[in-house]
Amino acid sequence: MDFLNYQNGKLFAHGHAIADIAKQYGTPLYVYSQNYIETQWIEFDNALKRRKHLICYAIKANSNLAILNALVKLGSGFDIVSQGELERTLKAGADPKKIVFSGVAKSTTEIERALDVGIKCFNVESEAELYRIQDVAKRLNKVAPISLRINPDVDAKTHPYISTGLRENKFGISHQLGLDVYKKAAKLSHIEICGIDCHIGSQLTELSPFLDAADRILSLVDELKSAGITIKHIDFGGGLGVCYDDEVPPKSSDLVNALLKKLTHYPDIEILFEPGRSIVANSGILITKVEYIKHQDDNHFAIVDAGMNDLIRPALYEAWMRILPAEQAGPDKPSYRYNVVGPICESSDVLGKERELAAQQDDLLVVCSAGAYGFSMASNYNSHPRPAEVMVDDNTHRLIRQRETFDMLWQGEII
Ligand SMILES: Cc1ncc(COP(=O)(O)O)c(C=O)c1O
Ligand SMILES: N[C@@H](CCCC[NH3+])C(=O)O
Repeated sequence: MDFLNYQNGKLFAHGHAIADIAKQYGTPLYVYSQNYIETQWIEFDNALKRRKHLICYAIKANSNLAILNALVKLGSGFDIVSQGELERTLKAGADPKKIVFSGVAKSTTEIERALDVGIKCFNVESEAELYRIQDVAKRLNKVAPISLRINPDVDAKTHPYISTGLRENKFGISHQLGLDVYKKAAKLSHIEICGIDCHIGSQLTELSPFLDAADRILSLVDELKSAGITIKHIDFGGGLGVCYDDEVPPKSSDLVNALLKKLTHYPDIEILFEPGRSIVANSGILITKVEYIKHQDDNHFAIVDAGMNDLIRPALYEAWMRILPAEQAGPDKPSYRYNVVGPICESSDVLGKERELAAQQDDLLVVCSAGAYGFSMASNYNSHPRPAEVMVDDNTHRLIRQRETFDMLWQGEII
């Protein structure tokens, strides 16, 4: 994470001391680098500049309005999976014509709203969904632009919970059925076939699964052409991995170049991607304060104020995320292999296991690579308000979402 560095033992983000940022905004606290996010997006976009293309940032990774608005200004499109994400993206200033709508369970209301604002495309995940979109479009006297999300049955070689392109996963339409469903779609009065789509999983660190999926998609594009069905865009989804520890994932330009080689015979087809994690993961950190230190038998706990409610990835996937002290300890401070645990009443509430740290009560720790699937997966479990979010750059740091107040938690009614 280039924007983080130690100076005289103290950790800085874009030149601002972590301790000062934490003091100003409180902890737990998410901090993002705007420069990092923009650089990642621009690199992805530049790699595609020889082709007609659209980068549709997958907002599920991080849907903070300031981040979305920064991407709107760069010309980004967006991949959404709910009406909430649609409204949020529009609020951030997105052009509806640059929005693609994925997700297996689109409701009638969601389809109505998406048709109403005029999105670029529905990524249809089942035959039943296709018929629902046709019905809603007919009722509203609109034509719905669609692509089918094809499940290519390839092993993404990632954690099973975040693999989506295998036959047994709930996502997409199996590639064997693809041609048949496209033919049915072509006969529907209020459906316009625009594209084809796939997304095989997240945190992919090898190119080969992307290329295998592309082969399956392109062979279907050829079959469709023979059947008289023209595809205007191919959406390769998201999924590009990032470095959390020592992974060396391909760069976005490596991925794009490898795929473009396969696309030389399809010069007029627009190329879409839906990256989430690779744009934001390494833009973000979670700052947390050590509330207590507890040594018991051979177990050493650094009990911090952020938990699985703020950052669920370690608990949900046993994801490893680097944890750094905001201030490096001198040689006189004892260090232990700490389990860094949160306040939540669950034994899985762990941010990091067996981390060598010289932590003491009231110290600040920083969980790295927390920009993706951090705040966006945060909850109010145990009635903790969700943390504030701050954007930093070289000159300044700004609050981009305030810490939730307790009032925001009391949404039920006493009857
Ligand atoms: C349909 C779809 N597109 C894009 C993404 C973004 O994936 P990633 O954050 O791995 O780039 C996801 C999440 O895995 C997804 O389900
Ligand atoms: N939430 C997951 C990734 C899932 C991507 C959404 N399809 C993670 O944190 O790694």
